[in-house]
Amino acid sequence: MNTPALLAAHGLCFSRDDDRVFGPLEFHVDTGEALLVQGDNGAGKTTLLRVLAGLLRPSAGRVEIDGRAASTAERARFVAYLGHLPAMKPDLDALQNLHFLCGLHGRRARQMPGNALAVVGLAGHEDTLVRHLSAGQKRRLALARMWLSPAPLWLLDEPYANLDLEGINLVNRMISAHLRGGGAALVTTHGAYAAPPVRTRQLQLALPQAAA
Ligand SMILES: Nc1ncnc2c1ncn2[C@@H]1O[C@H](COP(=O)(O)OP(=O)(O)OP(=O)(O)O)[C@@H](O)[C@H]1O
Repeated sequence: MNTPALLAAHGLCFSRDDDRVFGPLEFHVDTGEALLVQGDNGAGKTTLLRVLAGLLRPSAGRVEIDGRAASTAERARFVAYLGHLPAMKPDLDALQNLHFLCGLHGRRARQMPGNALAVVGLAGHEDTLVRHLSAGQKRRLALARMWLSPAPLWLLDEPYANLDLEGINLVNRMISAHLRGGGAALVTTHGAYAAPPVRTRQLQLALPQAAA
């Protein structure tokens, strides 16, 4: 018998006020794989990730985890979401933010907030307030949160944004390590300017007028 995909979408659609944003989509991603979600500005990449994270309800279709429909609560435990905004408390320092988030969502075995800061190149910034971090440093802190998350599926919305070359390589190393550890990742990107060197599937989203 075939093992079910870690995550699968069947006939997945999202509309706002009867205007189709995307779909129907059919795709899946297995353990050890990345799915690259590509498309122009406004094609619906962020919306798709928010639907998969359980933050938006699909208009039609279903999302399965390990071959079965999952509740919103199960979905929340299953995914870690890196959005455009850092989702950090600006008046707490970097380390306090990570401790706070680990308290809320749990953490990966054998990983500690201090180590995660070192992994993303923020050693020495433990007590820097988040509002004093640069855009790229905030992105790195958000990546440290992903690194600590126990969730098997990473949803990464433009993870390369605001990062220098070393930061882009860091994202790719982190994705590779996460996949080697039995995870999977969905990665949105406008084009192929950067992609992780792992087994990848592709999903192309088109703007509604281009799709018609
Ligand atoms: N909160 C919202 N309310 C209404 N429309 C929205 C909202 N968020 C996004 N949209 C619209 O939904 C469509 C898809 O947006 P989305 O952010 O998913 O695209 P994207 O592919 O991630 O774009 P980008 O590459 O610019 O980040 C766009 O037409 C956008 O204007």
